[in-house]
Amino acid sequence: MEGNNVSSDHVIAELIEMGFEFSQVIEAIEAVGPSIDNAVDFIINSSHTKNTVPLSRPNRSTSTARTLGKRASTSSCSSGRVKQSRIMEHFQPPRPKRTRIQSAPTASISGLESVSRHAEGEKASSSCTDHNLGSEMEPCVFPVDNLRDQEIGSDWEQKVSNLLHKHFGFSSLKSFQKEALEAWLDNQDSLVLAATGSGKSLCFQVPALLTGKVVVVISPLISLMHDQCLKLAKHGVSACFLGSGQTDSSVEQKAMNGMYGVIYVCPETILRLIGPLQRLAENRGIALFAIDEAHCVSKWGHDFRPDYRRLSVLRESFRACNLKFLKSDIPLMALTATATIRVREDILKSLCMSMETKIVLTSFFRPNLRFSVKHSRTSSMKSYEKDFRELIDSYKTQRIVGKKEDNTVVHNSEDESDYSTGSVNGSLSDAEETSPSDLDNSEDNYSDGNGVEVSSVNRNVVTSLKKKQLSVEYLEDELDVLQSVDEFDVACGEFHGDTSTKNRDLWRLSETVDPPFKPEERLKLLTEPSEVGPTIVYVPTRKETLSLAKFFCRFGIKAAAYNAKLPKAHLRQVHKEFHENALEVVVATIAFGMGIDKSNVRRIIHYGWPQSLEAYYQEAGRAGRDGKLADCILYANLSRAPTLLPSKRSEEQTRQAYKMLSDCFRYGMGTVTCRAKTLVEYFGEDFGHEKCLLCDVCVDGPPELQNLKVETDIFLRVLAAQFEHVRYGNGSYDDAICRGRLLEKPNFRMVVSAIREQFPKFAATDRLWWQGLARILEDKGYIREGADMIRPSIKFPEPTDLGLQFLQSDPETAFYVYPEADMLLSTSTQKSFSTFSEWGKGWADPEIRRQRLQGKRCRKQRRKKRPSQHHKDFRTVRGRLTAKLTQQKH
Ligand SMILES: Nc1ncnc2c1ncn2[C@@H]1O[C@H](COP(=O)(O)OP(=O)(O)OP(=O)(O)O)[C@@H](O)[C@H]1O
Ligand SMILES: [Mg+2]
Repeated sequence: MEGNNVSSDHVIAELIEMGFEFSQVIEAIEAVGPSIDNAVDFIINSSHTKNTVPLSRPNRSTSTARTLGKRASTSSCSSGRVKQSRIMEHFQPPRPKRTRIQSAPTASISGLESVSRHAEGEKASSSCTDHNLGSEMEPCVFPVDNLRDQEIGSDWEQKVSNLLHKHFGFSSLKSFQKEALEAWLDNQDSLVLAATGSGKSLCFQVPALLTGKVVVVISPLISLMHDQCLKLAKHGVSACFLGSGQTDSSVEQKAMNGMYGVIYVCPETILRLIGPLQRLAENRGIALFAIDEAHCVSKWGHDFRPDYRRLSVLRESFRACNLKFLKSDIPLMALTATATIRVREDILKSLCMSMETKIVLTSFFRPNLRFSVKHSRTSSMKSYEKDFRELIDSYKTQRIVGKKEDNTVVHNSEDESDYSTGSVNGSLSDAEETSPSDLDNSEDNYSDGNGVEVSSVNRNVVTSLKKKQLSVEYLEDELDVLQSVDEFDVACGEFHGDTSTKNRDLWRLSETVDPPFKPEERLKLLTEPSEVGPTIVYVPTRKETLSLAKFFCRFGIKAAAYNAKLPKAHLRQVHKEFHENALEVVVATIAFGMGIDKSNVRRIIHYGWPQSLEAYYQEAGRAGRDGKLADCILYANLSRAPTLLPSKRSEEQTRQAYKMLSDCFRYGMGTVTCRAKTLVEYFGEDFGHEKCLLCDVCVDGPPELQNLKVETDIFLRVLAAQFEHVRYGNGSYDDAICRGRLLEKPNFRMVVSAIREQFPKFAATDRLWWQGLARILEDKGYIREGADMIRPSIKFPEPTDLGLQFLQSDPETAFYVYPEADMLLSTSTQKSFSTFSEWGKGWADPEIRRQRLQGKRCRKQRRKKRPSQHHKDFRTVRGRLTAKLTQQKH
């Protein structure tokens, strides 16, 4: 009981320190218990709270929230080009006063500070008085005529700087943030493309702090909105989220009445709130519409949602020509970390953004990320063991170190007769660790009571959930939000890796951005001691989240599974524990982590193919937000080319989706080009360097060049012959079909089978090896894919004219190429005949028959030996029986 009081006192102190009022805090703790997060959430969303938000400083004098109206504007709406006035022109006096010179409040409006503003049409005046507020903040008026001179002036920056310092503890804006804010101050639309974790949120949070108007943020996930609201509340900024996840029905009303500075809302909800938002714009004022994770807007975006495309309604509904009280259109700010040129263009078009939209483009390059590709046959326990040995060992070592440190504490405390300290890290002691072979026998799966099999991935998590009934389900059904979330965590990416050069000028890096590549700093990163830290493992299926998390738990790693089908309470708990570093590894589908702001994630592992390089970069980008070295590892499964999962795509989208998968595959197969370079250039940015110096290709160097003249010659010759075979006269294969000669179009397997038959030397060469060669030849233009879609593996190779010319070349001329990863792997693990089943010869071939029979004989002999093993094994029933029988015999 006393302990409880102590923890309540601690929570109360923390909350008051955050700036909440004592009475609010007490009310919240009575309602939700001594949990900071729950109490904050209760306060900001509870209908019981009157003032709804914390004061940004406990002792600040409060001022009553006031509405800041706008008056009729004469701005006209030109078709096509949107006239965009500067944001200062939005600044209006508080209604209903209609004085000639007005100053706006500078003290908090629901915890927000405002800069002063001018009445519409008012001419220059330097008079600066604050009639309304007894605020400690200095009021300030920007005279309209001088605005242009002042807009990038130190005064504006100083104000932002003060706000940053006060609310977030930052010393200054990053250059891209400044650029985005300058655009907003100029009342321009902006498209902000900045790397994951670079601080995009601040670009739309500052306008709310600076103006006292509302910023409406369109965000794709409830969990993301919730995270951001909590964070803002902790920084003394009032925010709320609306949508199906909001359990308090009064929040929407309060938001529309202007009681929150930042409103997060999903696209589906905002579409029904246009009317109330227009009234909000008229009363308190809306400073900005921010569309976060804007790649979701594009039909080529990797998590495209159709309702995003209806967001153009924001432009239409908040145009100055449609709303008389607006002087100019409310600016739009679209933000994303991963958008190819095609996606960017689609965003601009779909949102009807202005022709003068400011593009704030920072480098996609993340200097502290170390990319690498490993090769694996995923999904079996055997590969888990092999692939994750290093990871498990690193956690184990950490625990031993932790244990030693703890022991030191114990010894010290023993001296001081204090035995209460010295707990040992780790959920299972070494003695409790189980070998992977035990896994098969485990019966840890259980139902959570809702008929959902939770598995034992994290017994602690689920047990604690059972104890603690969580009242608010922040991570409620994203299902309501997403059109078909069933597919969300398995859906295929749908973006287009278009690196076309058209409009390159538009997509030049912002000049103010510092070049991120500093070789000496990068090399220094490598010398720093590496931390074990939290890990996210992305797997392609829900099932595998469970099996892999369970595998980690067996080794004493604090791991949990995360996929959209698990109970929401579990998901929420995983989020929470991961953020609090109570979990070491989260094994998740792509449903986990969008916009997750956890600074110390040290490793992002993709165990299986991602759906696109864009999705990969977005997910990998969740590592190392603290700027320290972090690893992004892709386990490429060579034997299983990525495939498309069912989805409602148009034919064109399917085509593009295959193209994206194919790009992914090539990234995994690549052995020559620096990984960071491949990724950055994929987004249309000129990397400008040959090496990132950290990735596996840069560190290991490319493989040896190989002269594949003979192999290429054979491949093209066989292909050409097969192609000739199906030709009809001079016509193409398609002509042949038209003329009624239904011949089988040569496919890749047929070509490889023919090579094996005709060239015994290559009888045992792996099909994957030939696939690798085929991709190289395709890149060189010697063959092309005959199917109507590009796929990761070439299905219907066709020789090109260039390929046929190659056949005429001098046999003595070498043909040097860098082998791809699958080719290297195939040659390093030469298979015997007996393992080949797909090339049709099977038992008919004497050599295969001989090998298989030999294999069979060996297996038989091994089996014969087994009884003697059982004889020795007294742990098994069979062993004991055999022993008994043998004894009797003797
Ligand atoms: N000017 C700044 N100075 C120092 N730190 C900053 C600054 N701006 C933002 N940050 C920090 O950067 C981190 C990442 O911010 P944020 O979540 O906005 O990133 P993001 O760009 O939205 O990432 P994502 O693409 O993953 O959504 C936060 O912890 C934030 O506190
Ligand atoms: Mg973000």
